[in-house]
Amino acid sequence: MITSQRMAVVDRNASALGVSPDRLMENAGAALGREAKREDPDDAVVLAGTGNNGGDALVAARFLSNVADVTTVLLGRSSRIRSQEASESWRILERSEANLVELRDSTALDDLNFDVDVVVDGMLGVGVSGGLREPVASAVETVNGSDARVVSADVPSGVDPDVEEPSGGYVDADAVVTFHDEKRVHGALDARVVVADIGIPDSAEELVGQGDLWLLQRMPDAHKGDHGRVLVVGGGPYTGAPGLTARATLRAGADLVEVVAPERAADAVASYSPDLITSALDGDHLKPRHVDGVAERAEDADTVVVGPGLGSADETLDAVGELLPRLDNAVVDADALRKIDTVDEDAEVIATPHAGELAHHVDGVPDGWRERRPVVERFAEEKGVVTLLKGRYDVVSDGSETRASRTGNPGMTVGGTGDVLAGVCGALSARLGCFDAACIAAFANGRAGDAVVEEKGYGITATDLVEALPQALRKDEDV
Ligand SMILES: NC(=O)C1=CN([C@@H]2O[C@H](COP(=O)(O)OP(=O)(O)OC[C@H]3O[C@@H](n4cnc5c(N)ncnc54)[C@H](O)[C@@H]3O)[C@@H](O)[C@H]2O)[C@@H](O)CC1
Ligand SMILES: [K+]
Repeated sequence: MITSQRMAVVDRNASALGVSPDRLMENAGAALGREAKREDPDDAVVLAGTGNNGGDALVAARFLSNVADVTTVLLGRSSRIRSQEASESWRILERSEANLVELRDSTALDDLNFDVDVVVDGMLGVGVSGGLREPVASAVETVNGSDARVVSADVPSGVDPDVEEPSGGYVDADAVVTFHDEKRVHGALDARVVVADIGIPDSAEELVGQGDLWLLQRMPDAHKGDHGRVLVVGGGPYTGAPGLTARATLRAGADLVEVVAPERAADAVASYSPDLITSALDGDHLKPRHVDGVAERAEDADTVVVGPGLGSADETLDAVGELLPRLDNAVVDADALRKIDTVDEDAEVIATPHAGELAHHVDGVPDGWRERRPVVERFAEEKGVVTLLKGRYDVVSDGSETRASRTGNPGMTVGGTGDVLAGVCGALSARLGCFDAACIAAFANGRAGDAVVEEKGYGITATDLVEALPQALRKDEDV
């Protein structure tokens, strides 16, 4: 089962792999045509909306015309057809001298003959929004009043694909040909549901791609603070790490970032990045007596990144063990991962281990990403945290779903790239669910690294990576 939002992502990932929308539409329409032909109809009406659901129906009309008398009805003017591929299907029918009707208003429905063997319903698909408008509303009633066998494309027109029970006016279909995967509503329908494989490669689902970046673009412009307040708790033996994480967080779109670090690290952060808000803890490493103060600052943050540069002094790990259970939203990185067992079971957490860090918690981490998937999935499920295992292909799991990201290159083994990734996870998890945030962070971090290597060769630094993030988080125009 797939949500319409996820379907839109997978679709765009397929397009980025080179599987163009018109290939998908041709496959969808062919499958729809096959189902429509199943009971050897003599005559048919094909109803097409001006969206891509209508595009599928227009392809089906071409297939169906080879066996039956077909009238193809467009619900609107052909100049209003929204996509190029659907328009082209209309023009093919025109050139082929098919029987075509452009329905301008609902009264014209009365002139049509619905006393046919089959009606193909391609009026509305997953792009439906709000209550039915004319002429679709009347067309739905007309279809429901006819004795024809009704075959719907993707979902019966009018039905919201993401609900458990349909409501309002919708086509009472006898069969539904749905594309790629079942939608949530299908379980409640009194119809034969056929899932048609339309040639979307598995990789479009298994691998994070450009389509996933579309989720970020959907966020409407908002007020300062709406795009995320992030607290970074790090520094100690390593003074540069928390600053890198914090700058990555800003470059990945967070509005406000604060760093809490021991004195020396806080000074280093402040001198490199005067634009960051920095709070110094007394002493040279995080200690249990700092925890109350840090937890208080965490209350103002959407998420807290814990770990970069903290080190593994006993006192520091004790402090982390006291801090983590007090956080509702966190990214747990580096040495803080040793205390991952202490996170609250209801908290939203991303853990970002590399293979060595994960190996502290599981019996062996295999090499290949496919072999790693069940290991990461099990760990994520047991600990109740979204887990991002860094590697040549990063593997991300929430315990039930698992994806991989193949961006990135060998130049990224340089120090600090993990600190950057933790920052991106922090920024994105303030805006999206942890699983999508971790997937997109892995993809964008690697993509930033690829862009830097493309431009400068392998002498990559973590700072270069930070600067390349804004571009890497942007979707290409044509996907
Ligand atoms: N996502 C994919 O990979 C593929 C999608 N395909 C088809 O594309 C469909 C989605 O296409 P679209 O996004 O163009 O959306 P739709 O074709 O579902 O409908 C969008 C249009 O319908 C109209 N509309 C929306 N709500 C309405 C309402 N309440 N009353 C009257 N008119 C309304 C609007 O004009 C809107 O532009 C899928 O359901 C599927 O059938 C297929 O072509 C195969 C590939
Ligand atoms: K439909």
